[in-house]
Amino acid sequence: MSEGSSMHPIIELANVTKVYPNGVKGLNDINLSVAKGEFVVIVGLSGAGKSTLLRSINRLHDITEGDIKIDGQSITKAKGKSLRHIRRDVGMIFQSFNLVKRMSVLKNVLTGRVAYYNFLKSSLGLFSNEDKLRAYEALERVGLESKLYNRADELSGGQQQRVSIARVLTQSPKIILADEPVASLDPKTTTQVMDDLRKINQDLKMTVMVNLHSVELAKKYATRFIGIRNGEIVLDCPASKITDEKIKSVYTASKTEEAAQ
Ligand SMILES: Nc1ncnc2c1ncn2[C@@H]1O[C@H](COP(=O)(O)OP(=O)(O)OP(=O)(O)O)[C@@H](O)[C@H]1O
Repeated sequence: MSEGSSMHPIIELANVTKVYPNGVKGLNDINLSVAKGEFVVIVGLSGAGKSTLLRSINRLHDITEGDIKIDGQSITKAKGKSLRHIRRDVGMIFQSFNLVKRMSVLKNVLTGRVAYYNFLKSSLGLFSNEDKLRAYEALERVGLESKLYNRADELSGGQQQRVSIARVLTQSPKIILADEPVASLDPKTTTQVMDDLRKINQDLKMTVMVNLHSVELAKKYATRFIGIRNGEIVLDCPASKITDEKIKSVYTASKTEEAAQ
């Protein structure tokens, strides 16, 4: 890390608006700074804009207005090689795991390194021994090193999600974005996956931003709460100051909003 990099936020959104081609406003003038090492949980009703926010941060979605900076560099304006380099710093975990089902666990985890290779080497699977070791260590971290050569679809849903965490670790990002990572998991596996994310956040100092539907889980893991309603931030509160009332307010329309509906 360069000396100056702790001076700026790891994620910074300035006046970000996202309008989908059909005219729906996913995000409306969002301003947000996230410091390195935070564990941010985003809460809000279905359709509030939580996924849109995460997908805008790693530029899976292009935003309509504003600017998003990752560790001081604009991902909004970046092109070509510099865009690829910024994207390496942002790992993503999806609700549906997004593993290649027929491929081994090891190969799936190694795909986390693809952004560090040229097209030919990565398509031929020519990963270095160092990267294979990195992949093994990532699997160890989530307790799945014994499944190295299993096909991904031989694993349970919770194990598959932990493989996807190992894949993201192998990418060595500065930030992990997780879009409803436990929505399809049972309570025990949910705890394992969330504990893995917390350990990564605390031990490896990776910044985590996660969308959760469960308020209970949010209260257990967040160091900061962001509440979204109708594409706007309506709550931004550190875990030390959060109350049930504040969380409830995210899910309740204000009188003015009700009047406008
Ligand atoms: N590809 C798209 N095209 C048009 N509108 C979209 C698209 N994706 C999302 N939206 C709309 O943008 C708004 C925000 O959606 P988003 O998926 O970000 O919400 P969310 O809070 O993540 O919801 P959920 O909790 O159900 O996943 C919603 O009104 C949704 O219908």
